[in-house]
Amino acid sequence: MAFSDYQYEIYLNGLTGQHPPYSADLAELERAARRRLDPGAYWYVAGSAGTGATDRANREAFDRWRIVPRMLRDVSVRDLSTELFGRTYPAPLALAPVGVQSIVHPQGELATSRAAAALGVPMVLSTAASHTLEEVAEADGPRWYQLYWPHDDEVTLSLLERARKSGYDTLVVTLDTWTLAWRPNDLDRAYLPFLRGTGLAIPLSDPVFRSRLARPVEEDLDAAIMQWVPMFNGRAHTWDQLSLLRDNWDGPIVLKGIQHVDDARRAADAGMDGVVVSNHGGRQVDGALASLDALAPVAEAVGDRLTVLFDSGVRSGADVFKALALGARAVLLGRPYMWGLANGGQDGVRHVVRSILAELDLTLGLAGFRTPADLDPSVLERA
Ligand SMILES: Cc1cc2nc3c(=O)[nH]c(=O)nc-3n(C[C@H](O)[C@H](O)[C@H](O)COP(=O)(O)O)c2cc1C
Ligand SMILES: O=C(O)C(=O)c1ccccc1
Repeated sequence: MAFSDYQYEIYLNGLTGQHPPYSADLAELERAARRRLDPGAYWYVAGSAGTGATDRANREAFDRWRIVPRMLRDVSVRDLSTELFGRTYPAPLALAPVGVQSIVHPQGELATSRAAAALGVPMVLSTAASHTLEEVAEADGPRWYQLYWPHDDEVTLSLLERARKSGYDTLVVTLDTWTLAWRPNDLDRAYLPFLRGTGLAIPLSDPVFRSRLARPVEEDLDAAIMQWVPMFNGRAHTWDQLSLLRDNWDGPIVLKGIQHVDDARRAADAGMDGVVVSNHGGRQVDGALASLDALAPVAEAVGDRLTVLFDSGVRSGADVFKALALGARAVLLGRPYMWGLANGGQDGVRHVVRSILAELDLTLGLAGFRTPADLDPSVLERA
């Protein structure tokens, strides 16, 4: 089945009076999510750092590139399949690590993992998840694990061991959020989910972390929270510490949050396998450059040594096309699938992923290309 078939499916259902349950316009889906969610939860997801300048820059950077369609080519049958770290996936897309998903839907990461598994796209499970590594692994799809790197090596090793045992094959290490940035939307509501006990399922179920506590989690949750927060938040790691991860993780390691070519080169020198060019969806350094503007220089510098992934600001299949053209091997999708989750749990996430991949498939064909590998910067023009 082609991803573009989702378009026919929707039209054909309409002939028998079945109205689509979700909008194909993902901005409308966000508005619907906003109507359903508590303001604290909505703004936690929708919001960004500071004045929102980098969040807007992420979008404006996409708008500055335009696709140049080519005609009369043999592109009716297309192939979106993509190899990443020696494994073939159906499309150049993964679900970005998003913590605390139970703030938008009670099934949280369980719903997301089932939707991802059914489509075969990788889900990157956050360390700040509302369900454990083991629970999420019950959906038998491709699983990657995102580490918020604790400042306690034994806890770190325990998390890696649990991830490995539960079949997470790729480790994503997020570097840009070693402490939370200034986020006015959340500050004004004094809303920080993990201080309220959400997004702690992984540490609270960890035997080594639990052994650090004076009293069991069940008797003193607040003390456990206060033990965890400074363990993963507030202090940065340094390049020399990466060897701990390299020595204790057999599979691919991907550094997330890279925006400078020298950091990308350094990742390759440190024996890493990939980078995610990302500014965390504009949620960290307000005033930072658009992530898309960092992509082509990084891909040119290290594309032959590392798998270059991309996120921040992807809102459509056409955006995925542009990121691939600028050098990404695949993109991570962030907020849009949270709007799907808020509206319809597993089914809503499925809708968002299918919509983006259908549009990518159609855009690829209509622009005159058959596979993601056919794309390079020459297929775009500056607006
Ligand atoms: C509500 C929310 C929670 C997030 N939690 C995490 C996280 O736990 N770990 C992580 O590496 N990135 C996290 N991110 C960042 C995403 O992985 C991704 O980089 C970002 O959402 C991409 O930008 P976009 O939302 O504009 O697509 C989070 C983003 C959002 C919106
Ligand atoms: O909010 C975020 O962007 C994020 O990365 C995060 C960090 C800690 C807990 C939950 C989410």
